[in-house]
Order: sequence, then C-alpha cells, then structure tokens
Amino acid sequence: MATALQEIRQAQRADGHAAVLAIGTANPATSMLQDEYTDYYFRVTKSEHLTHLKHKLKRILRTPGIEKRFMHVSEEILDAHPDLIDRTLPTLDARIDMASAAVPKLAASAAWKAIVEWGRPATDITHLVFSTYSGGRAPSADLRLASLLGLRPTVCRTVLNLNGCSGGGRALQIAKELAENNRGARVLVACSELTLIAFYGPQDGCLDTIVGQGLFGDGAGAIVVGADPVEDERPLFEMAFTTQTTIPETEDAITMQLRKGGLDFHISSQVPRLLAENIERVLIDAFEPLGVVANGAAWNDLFWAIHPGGRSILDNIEELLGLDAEKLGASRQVLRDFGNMSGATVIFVLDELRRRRAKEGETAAEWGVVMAFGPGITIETMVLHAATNNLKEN
Ligand SMILES: CC(C)(COP(=O)(O)OP(=O)(O)OC[C@H]1O[C@@H](n2cnc3c(N)ncnc32)[C@H](O)[C@@H]1OP(=O)(O)O)[C@@H](O)C(=O)NCCC(=O)NCCSC(=O)CC(=O)O
Repeated sequence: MATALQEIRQAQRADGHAAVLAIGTANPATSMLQDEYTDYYFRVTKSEHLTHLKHKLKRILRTPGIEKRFMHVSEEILDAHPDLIDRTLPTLDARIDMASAAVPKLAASAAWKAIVEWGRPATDITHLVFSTYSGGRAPSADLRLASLLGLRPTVCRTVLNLNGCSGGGRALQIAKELAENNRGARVLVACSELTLIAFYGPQDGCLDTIVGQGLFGDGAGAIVVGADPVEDERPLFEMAFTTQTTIPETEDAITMQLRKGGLDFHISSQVPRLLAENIERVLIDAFEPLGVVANGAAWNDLFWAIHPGGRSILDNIEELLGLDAEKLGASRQVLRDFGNMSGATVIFVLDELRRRRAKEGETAAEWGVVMAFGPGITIETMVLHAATNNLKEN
C-alpha cells in the first residue's frame, strides 16, 4: 500500500526543475517623459499654486534613473473623473470600476505575447497565478483574464492582492512549486499594475504622493512556467531555489491601505538603507546551500534581475556587493524606460536580461538571481540557472 502511494506521488510530480518558458510584457498606450511630467502633473491636477511641492518633484525627477513612464490615467480620464485628484473624496468605487476593466486587459496583452512565444495553445495552461495592487473586487481580474485568454474552465487560479513590488517575485515562486509538484503543469504568471488606484493630486503633508509620482509607472508582465520541457518548448531560465525573507521590525517601512479615496501608500526614505543592510545575508542564505557561490567574491560571476524600486536602491546594492557596472544593466534599463511598475517590474527585467544574454553569447553567466522587494519589508529571492537555450536570439 505504502509503495503504491509512493508511486502515485512520484507519478504526480515533475522530474526536473521548473523553468521560465516564455515572457511577455505590455504597457498602456500613453507614455510621459520625466522632463515633462512635473509641469503636466501640476497642471492636470490644478495644483500650480503648490510651488514647494512642484520643486520637490522636480528635484526627484532630476535624478538620473527614469526617463519615461507609461500611464493609464490620462487627461481625458481626469476630465471625466475630476474627483480622482482629491484624495479626501470617496472615489474608491470609481477607481475599482475602472481597474476591473483595465487591469485584466493589460494583463491579457502581456500574456498573449508570452503564449505566442511559448508556442502552445492557451488551453494547455493548467494554472494561473495573478498579482496586482490595483484591484478590490471578487471574482478578481484573474477570472476576467482567464476568460479573455480562453483558458480552460479547470484552470487553477491563485490571486495575490496588495503584495506590492514583491508580487512578481512571489508569483514566480508559487509557479515553481505548482510546476514541480504537478507533472505536466504549465503555469501562467501575470502581474498587472495600474497607478490609477493611487493617483492623487499633490497635497501638503503627503510626500509619499510626490515620491510615488516620481517613481511609479503602469505595466503588465507575464511568464509561462513549466518543468520537463517537451519538444518545441524553449526554457530560458531554470528555477533552482527560492527564499522569502522579512526584515524584522520593518512593518511600517512600505505600506498600502485601501481607503474611501483610493489606495494610500507609504514608502519610508529608509527603504534603500534597510535593503542594503540585509541583502548580502539573504543572498548568502540563498546561494550557500546550493554550493554555487561560496562567498561574496563571486557576486560578479552571476547574472542579476533586481527589482529597480528606485535608483538609490540599485546604487546601494551595486556598491555593497562590488558589482561591475553592467551587472545591474537590465534593472537600470527597465527603470529608465518604464519606471517602477511594482510587481510587474521583475518580469520586464527578466525580459531585458534574456535579450542582453543573447547578445553576450557564450560569455553570459550561468547562474543568476531574481530579487523583488515589497511590503514587510519582504525580500523574494530566486536562484536561476540559465538554460543554454537563452543564448539564442529570439
Ligand atoms: C526617490 C529617489 C529617486 C530620489 O533620489 P535623489 O538622488 O534625487 O535624492 P534624495 O534621495 O536625496 O531624494 C530627493 C528628495 O526626495 C526625498 N525623498 C526621497 N525618498 C523619500 C521618501 N521615501 N519619502 C519622502 N521623501 C523622500 C528626499 O528627502 C529629498 O528631499 P529634499 O530634496 O527636500 O531634501 C531616491 O531617493 C530613491 O530611489 N529612493 C528609493 C525609492 C524607494 O524606496 N523605492 C521603493 C518603492 S517601494 C517598492 O518598490 C515596493 C512596493 O511598492 O511594494
């Protein structure tokens, strides 16, 4: 009897590690250059009189790091919903109504790209892991996404809500577990983040709004994950090991809360320092059990997909670990071209990374790491092994 159970268990599980099989990304149609954003933001929110806040946003935007961001909230939307500008007005219903339509639509654009690259029918997807901070309704945007993609009615859905910028990292970790524990499973990870849930005009005493206006953009990313690739599937990165670490006593450092006026968030100015103080320990804990990287001397031997939460986060990590300038190149490029798109950002970084690796060819690093940071402060870490396949141009 015990043997039979053991055999069933073995037959149910995959033989190999889960792998990233395809990646897709998408953004809203409207983009904004950082140089032009301050004037635009203060004009459309009718806040020109708040000159000290305008100067503050200008100072933040002057920092090299982000050049362009994509946004769902347009002048037309603000003309139709002027209440969105005032955080004290009860606009949550209107925001959730808009997000319920737009979040799955953007996710579907990214997911279609991933599915087309994967090369199999959408109905072969067995599991969906969906992450967003821009929702507030059940059934959630994942069900709408499943319907837009024509996924099978037996697809197993999991929703991560308000995981913030670590949502993409967590979703990938869940996908790995699902793929390795269910033989033949093909997991679609989708993260779709729209700032419309938290878009406000500037207000005295709300510096978070100004910092957020300087950093955050809209985007969606999707990844197909599966183990034991079959013919025509082309693994990009094998998922070797994962950890989640919460930095003690940092519950108040990054927070989000739905209120009648939308999503209120707080980002402590201590976040870059707190991450820098903890990151090396987390990396050692992730790599040492594998025997891949014995000590910090080898950090430059890895490829890196770090969530670019802000330029100073990347600068601190680069300096602390003594990384060569190009090591965080994919993270910096995504930050430059799209800003911080919360949970979706690491998917954009992986997409950029695979393009860069294709150019590097045989010299590209074999082992690498994905790190995403969110409320907690939570650090999601995944050790990756490059499939030889990802050295080919797509
Ligand atoms: C915002 C920055 C790009 C600005 O960089 P600068 O080089 O211009 O210089 P700086 O750091 O001195 O900041 C410029 C001005 O902004 C202020 N400032 C900076 N960070 C702030 C914060 N979190 N809250 C309030 N004010 C802040 C500074 O005090 C300063 O004010 P003054 O000019 O008056 O002196 C950088 O500080 C940065 O990258 N910070 C990290 C952002 C971050 O934590 N991202 C994680 C987001 S959360 C995330 O990714 C996960 C999630 O959401 O779940």
